[in-house]
Amino acid sequence: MPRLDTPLIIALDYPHLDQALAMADRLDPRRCRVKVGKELFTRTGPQVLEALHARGFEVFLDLKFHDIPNTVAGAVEAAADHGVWMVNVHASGGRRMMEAARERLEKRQLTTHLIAVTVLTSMAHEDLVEVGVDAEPLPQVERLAALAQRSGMSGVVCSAQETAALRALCGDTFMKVTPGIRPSVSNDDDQRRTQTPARAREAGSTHLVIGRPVTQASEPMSALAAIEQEMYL
Ligand SMILES: O=C(O)c1cc(=O)[nH]c(=O)n1[C@@H]1O[C@H](COP(=O)(O)O)[C@@H](O)[C@H]1O
Repeated sequence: MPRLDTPLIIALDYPHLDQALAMADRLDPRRCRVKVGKELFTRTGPQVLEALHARGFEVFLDLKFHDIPNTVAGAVEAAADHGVWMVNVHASGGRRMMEAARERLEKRQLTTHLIAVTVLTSMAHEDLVEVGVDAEPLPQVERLAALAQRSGMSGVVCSAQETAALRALCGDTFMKVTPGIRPSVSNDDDQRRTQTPARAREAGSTHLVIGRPVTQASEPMSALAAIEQEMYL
């Protein structure tokens, strides 16, 4: 499979395999990657990965592992053994957890990208306070991104509102995978820290995760094309 230069990752957030594959069949694997998350994977297991790989898609397996180091290392290894392009953990699981996961991939020479979630894009200051973090999202994202980089992660998941700051802190090649993308015509749904595709790219997001604005559109590829236009205008 040739390396894709598209930054777009479409989130296949569905409860059933047939729904996810019906959407995948409306997308072009040369113009986007796809993301499989907790609901779909818990329902279908690895068969969804096989079906998407057979259709030519590179897959981000978004299970956001967060557990003791040995458990997470094993889970990340299992994900990589399925041949996924990218897998993620929660940076708040700590340095030893992230290092254990990275070392396990290195030991097996598995090339799956390993990234860490900083602060979920659904969270604002008041949500952080409720879980005992008395900080604005940005400094907490910066703290966790710096820790993720020191722990050998290839990049982080953050809001595109924080991308520019992380570019200064962690450099250009450190991946900045940004969900919460909302084209200028969409609503925010349950997201709190959103950004438009154009501003995310300008700020230096390396990858844009987009779910509902594409998957709930009557013509998903037209919605994707509009996002491409918005990004490159
Ligand atoms: O890791 C993720 O992908 C993720 C992290 C985050 O902080 N926020 C976030 O929305 N996501 C995922 O990105 C997707 C966003 O979907 P939409 O809000 O429909 O565009 C969902 O599949 C979320 O699970």
